[in-house]
Amino acid sequence: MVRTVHGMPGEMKTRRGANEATPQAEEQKITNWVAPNDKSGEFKRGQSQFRNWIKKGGEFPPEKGRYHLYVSYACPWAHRTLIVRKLKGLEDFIPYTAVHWHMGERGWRFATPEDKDAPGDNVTADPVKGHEGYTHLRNLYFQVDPEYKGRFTVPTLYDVKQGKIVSNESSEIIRMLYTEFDDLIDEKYRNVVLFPENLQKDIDATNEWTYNDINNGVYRSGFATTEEAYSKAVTQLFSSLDRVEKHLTESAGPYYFGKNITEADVRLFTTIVRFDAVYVQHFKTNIRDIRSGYPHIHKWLRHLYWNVPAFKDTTEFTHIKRHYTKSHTNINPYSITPLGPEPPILKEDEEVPAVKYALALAGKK
Ligand SMILES: N[C@@H](CCC(=O)N[C@@H](CS)C(=O)NCC(=O)O)C(=O)O
Repeated sequence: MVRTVHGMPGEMKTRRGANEATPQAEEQKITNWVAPNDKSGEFKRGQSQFRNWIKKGGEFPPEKGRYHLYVSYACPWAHRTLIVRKLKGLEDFIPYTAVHWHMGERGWRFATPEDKDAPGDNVTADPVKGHEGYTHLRNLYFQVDPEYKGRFTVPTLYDVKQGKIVSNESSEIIRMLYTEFDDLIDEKYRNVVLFPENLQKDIDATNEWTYNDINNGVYRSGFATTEEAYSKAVTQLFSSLDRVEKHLTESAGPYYFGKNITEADVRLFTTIVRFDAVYVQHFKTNIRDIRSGYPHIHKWLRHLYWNVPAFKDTTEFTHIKRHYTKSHTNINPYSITPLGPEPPILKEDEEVPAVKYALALAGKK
């Protein structure tokens, strides 16, 4: 469903107090990833509610400093926007705030000066003027729409000037960032084309199954509440990982579609970089891991991480590991964060011992 956004800062008298939780029945808790009465046991991701576009001459024109991005370093969807922001040189144009990694019953919260366990840039209170006292991301959603009934998700792109949410759909936010600021940025960044015309069809086709089976597939595996829903999701996930492995084996590389980074790299990376570190154990996606089971995906992942700062500099493993393992208490009731795998990502010239041994046997190293 697409809805129009209304609500100016002047109208921000929310019906609910800033910190008050929405009255929720037990079965509507936001941390119930599958409704307790849903017999299918399948996780069904909801539609993002704010779907406006930044456009020259439109309601949301491109302008330096006008938009604020709210992200979580833990979140793969938000991670897409941080990578693209950096690849397109938009750091001085779109400031951002990262929430604390813990997501509780009231959703994402802003870090406080007492929080010493959340490293990384911009993990702070909401710095936007007029947002003093906002403790949670939900405060922003209710400021924009006191009757808001959707989820309070990251990423959220917010128009500071009008006090409106532009979009909370990452796939659309990244596409706005590709082109809509091109008149404002340096030529060097204008020439970064993440959705080139000759590859648009291929990228869109890849997105479709990558989103469903891999990006969302890890969640469908991990949040499933029946064996059947879990097995279905995990089987689909691994057959699509096999498909990626085959594609990367046959392609020239080093990127998904050859010599240049495209949207396909961004969208796949944010799931794959979390795979061994969290999903294998937390979401039970353990038919194989990347480092020992998918040599070409592993090579592609490490190339991006170690050679392209937009990928490494936006990856915060502390947030990633702690968020999932300490927020999803229905999956991990004691909130213990597993120590491994260590390191969360291997160096480019490192391999797990079994791979090293195999390479030595083959006389390759
Ligand atoms: N389709 C959205 C999904 C965003 C999303 O679900 N983000 C998660 C974090 S990874 C979130 O904020 N969840 C909070 C909630 O569902 O209550 C997008 O791609 O932007």
